[in-house]
Amino acid sequence: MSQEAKSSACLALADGSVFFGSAFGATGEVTGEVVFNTSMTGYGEILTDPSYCGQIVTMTYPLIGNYGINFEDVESKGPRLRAFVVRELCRAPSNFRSELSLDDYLRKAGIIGLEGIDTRSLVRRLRSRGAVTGVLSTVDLDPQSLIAKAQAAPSIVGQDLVQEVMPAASFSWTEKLGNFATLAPQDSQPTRYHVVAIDYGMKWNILRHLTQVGCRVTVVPGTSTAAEILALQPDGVFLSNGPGDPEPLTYAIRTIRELLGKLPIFGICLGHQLLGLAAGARTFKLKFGHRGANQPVMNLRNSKVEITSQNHGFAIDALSLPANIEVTHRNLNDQTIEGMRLTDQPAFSVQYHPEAAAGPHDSAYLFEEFCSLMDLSAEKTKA
Ligand SMILES: NC(=O)CC[C@H](N)C(=O)O
Repeated sequence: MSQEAKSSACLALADGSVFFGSAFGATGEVTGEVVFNTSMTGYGEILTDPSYCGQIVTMTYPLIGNYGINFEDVESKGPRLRAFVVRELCRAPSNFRSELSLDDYLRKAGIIGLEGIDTRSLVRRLRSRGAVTGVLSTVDLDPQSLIAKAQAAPSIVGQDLVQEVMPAASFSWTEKLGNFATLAPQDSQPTRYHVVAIDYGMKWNILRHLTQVGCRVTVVPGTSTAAEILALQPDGVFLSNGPGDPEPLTYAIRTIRELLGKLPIFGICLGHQLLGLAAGARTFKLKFGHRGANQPVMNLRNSKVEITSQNHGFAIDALSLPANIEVTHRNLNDQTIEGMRLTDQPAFSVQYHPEAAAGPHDSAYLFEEFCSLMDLSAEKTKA
C-alpha cells in the first residue's frame, strides 16, 4: 500500500447528490453520464471500450486493480471514458501479466479516478432515478458549484460521439485471438472472406474474432459512404459497436440503408441499433442501461440462454419494428430486444457483445453465422 497522501476528489450528480472520495489517476475536472458496470473483472477491457466515450463509469465490484493492466487485453489504443469510479483501488497489483498499476495507467492516459466512495449508494441511486449527468473534480470541491456544473452539462442524448473515437483512416487487421483466449470455440480458419468493418469506435476483440473465423478485414471510418465500401468489393459488411445515441448518426444510417440487400451485414451493439434505424425501427434510451458480463439473453430460435457481456444505454423499440424484422434474442432481465434479423435481406445483429472481452464466450457462434451468411450469398450469386 502506497504511503503517499491521497488527494480529494468529488463527484456531484445533476440530481443534487454528492460523493467525496480520494483521487487517483489524473487530476482535473470532467463531466459525463454516470453509469455502472457489474463485471467482477475485465476493467482493462472496460476502460478501453470506446463505447464508454462521454461516460463516467462506476464498477459495482468492490476491489478493482488487483491484477494490474497489460497491453494484450486492451480493446483500443487507450481509455476513452471520461472517468473511472471504484470502491477500493488496489495499488499493489499481483499478476504475471501485469505491466503497470491501474493508478499509473490512468495517470498516463489523463483519466481521473475516484476511489473510496460508497459505490452501492451511488448505484442504487442510478438504478432508481436512471442514468444522470455528473461532474468529477479534483480541483473544485465545492458541492454547490459542482451540482450547478452537472445540471448545466449537456445530456448524452442527441450527441454524435462516434466522430470522437472512430479511426481517421482505413486500415487492415490481421491479428487473431490471443494465447489467453483459451475458450475460443473454434480453431483458426483459413482466410476465405473479405469483410469491411465500419468502425464507429470498435472493440478490437471483434476484429480478432472475425480474423479467427477466416475473414480478411478492412476497417473503415464510421463516416464512410456506401460507394466507398462497395468499391472495396467485400463479401460482407460488419457494423461495429460505438458510443452514445444512435439516432443523430444520420450519415451511418444512410450508408447502411444503401448497403442493405447488396451484401451480408452483421452488426453488434451500436451497429445493431443503426441497422434497426436503417430498416425503419426506432431506438429509445434505457433507464440506466445494461453494463456487465452477466446478462442473461434467450436465443429465441433454439430457446437456449446465453450469459452475455453488455454495454449499452439505448435499445431498439419493440413497438417500432417494421414487418421484415424478426426478433431473435431477448434480454431475460427486462425483455428488451437483444438480437434481430431481417427476413427479406441477409442482415442480422445483436445488442450484446459476442466477442466478450471481458465476459463469457457463449455467443461466439454468431461470427460463424456471419460466415454462413456470406457462403449463402456467394452461392446465390454463382447460381
Ligand atoms: N457498446 C455499444 O455499442 C453501445 C451502443 C450505444 N452507444 C448505447 O449506449 O446503447
